[in-house]
Amino acid sequence: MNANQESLIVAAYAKFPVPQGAKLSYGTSGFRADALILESTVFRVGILAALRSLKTQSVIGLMITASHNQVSDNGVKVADPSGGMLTQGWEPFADAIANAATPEELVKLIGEFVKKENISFDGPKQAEILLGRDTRPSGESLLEAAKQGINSIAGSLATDMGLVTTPQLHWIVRARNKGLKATELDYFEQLSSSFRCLIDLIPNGSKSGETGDKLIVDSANGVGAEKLENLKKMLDSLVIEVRNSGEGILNEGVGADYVQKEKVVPEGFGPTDVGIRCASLDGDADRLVYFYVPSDTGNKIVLVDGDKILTLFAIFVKEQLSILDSDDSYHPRLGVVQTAYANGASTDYIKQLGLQVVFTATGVKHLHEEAEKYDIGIYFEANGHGTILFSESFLSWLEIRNSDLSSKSKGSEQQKAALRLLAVSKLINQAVGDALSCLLLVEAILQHMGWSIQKWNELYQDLPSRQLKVKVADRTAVTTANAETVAVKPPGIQEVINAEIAKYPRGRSFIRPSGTEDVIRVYAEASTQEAADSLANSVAKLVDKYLGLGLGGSG
Ligand SMILES: CC(=O)N[C@H]1[C@@H](OP(=O)(O)O)O[C@H](CO)[C@@H](O)[C@@H]1O
Ligand SMILES: [Mg+2]
Repeated sequence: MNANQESLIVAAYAKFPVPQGAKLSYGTSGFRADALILESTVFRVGILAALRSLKTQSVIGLMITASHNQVSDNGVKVADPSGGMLTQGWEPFADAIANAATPEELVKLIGEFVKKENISFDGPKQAEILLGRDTRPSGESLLEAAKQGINSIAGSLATDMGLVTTPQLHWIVRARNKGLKATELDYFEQLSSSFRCLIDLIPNGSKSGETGDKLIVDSANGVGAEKLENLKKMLDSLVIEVRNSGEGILNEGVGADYVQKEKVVPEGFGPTDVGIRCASLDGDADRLVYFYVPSDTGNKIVLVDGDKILTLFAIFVKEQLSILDSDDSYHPRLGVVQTAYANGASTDYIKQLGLQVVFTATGVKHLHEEAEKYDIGIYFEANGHGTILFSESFLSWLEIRNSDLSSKSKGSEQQKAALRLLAVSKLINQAVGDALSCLLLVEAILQHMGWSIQKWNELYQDLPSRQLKVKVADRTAVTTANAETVAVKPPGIQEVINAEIAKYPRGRSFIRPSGTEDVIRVYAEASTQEAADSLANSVAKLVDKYLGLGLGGSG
């Protein structure tokens, strides 16, 4: 790094000193905090994004969002050249620069990192960063901070994509780096045309009318509302009514996280919606859950969560693969990836379909990595974030198979199955979980099957579950193994948890430190709601006994 470059960073630093007393870390999905303390962090992430772009000689994305958090929070995360999450190897550097307390320290950290990573400032390509943000009012000033960070690396280009959903930005970054069409309009066109293709391929005589005419979407008062309105205009075989499109407060009593955790109707929904197919997006439209209102008394809903979306996708993909089943030697590997929060009934059901299920730690960066190991890898968190990944080699095989079939047996069932899978691979976001693209795939599959939301929900019955949070003195005192299902530390805690679990038929429970909040999360499942509640409470008490604020230490 030359002196000129150093002084550019030092000059920009003066506008963004790190706030006193704040300790920031690149958590489960980037930095998140009260927007008031984030400018300096976003400025530094701008620098990081520019360095990442120089290192990879590719276009990088920088998204300003705090997803489902309250409106006064904000956050920032980086999209890698593939469109996926920032490589985990760079997270420690992100933490270090976010907390650098003087310009000298910042310059020193950057200098060391540039050397270690062998980043050249005069490679053939200059840094190029695409910036996106959600609808939070703090987004504009944070965008400015990001630009200043990017511009403090000489020669960098920052392009403002305006208001976008998180998955749109990831999609655009991926498309740019693959040399594909990469505007927002291209995104809408690809989604709507592949959706149309799936609808056109619905078998004659399917009872698609039984799906129900209308879908009502709760947009969390977030960025998804406007985007869905735009997409809607390009779809003719789907009636969508968009609610919560900004008239209320972002994520307050609305949105996918609220609906999944509270299991009650979001604002703007009620007795007149009984039985109708409904869905909720989160604040940046990367999560999707479905639900319906079962009766006109009370505010309870029947939740159709990420696990059930996963199951629906798995059934459809498996069906197409078996229609396509060939006598040749290529047998695509289809795998499912879940976390410990997946409802046990969903895992049993998917295994019973004959599919392989693997578990990873919480956070899509872990699930995505595992799903990439298959020809077709389907991953979902119970909270509704997930997608289907298709390997390049499988897609090449599928293209060849399709042209083969189209010359030998055009219009055959086998060729239709090949075309459906190709359409799914274009509809579903290959970079990251995407509520809008998942929504269109759910809608296409329901029409294909002729299923109502009620019928879909009946695939299996969720085991009753309960999630709790416990405040502790130090959440890092808990460490886990086996995809977070076993607590290794503090010593002895897993044994007492096991003893509790043994008291409940179909009991299952685990604890883990949250990566986004300062709490220990407790999850419990059992054969009745009372039993799940009681198991969760007992385990929460054990956590408190071992690590609680009063006692501290490892008990
Ligand atoms: C139980 C749960 O829902 N955990 C969420 C939550 O992570 P925690 O590390 O549990 O705080 O936020 C993550 C980011 O949005 C999401 O990926 C994850 O699924
Ligand atoms: Mg989100």
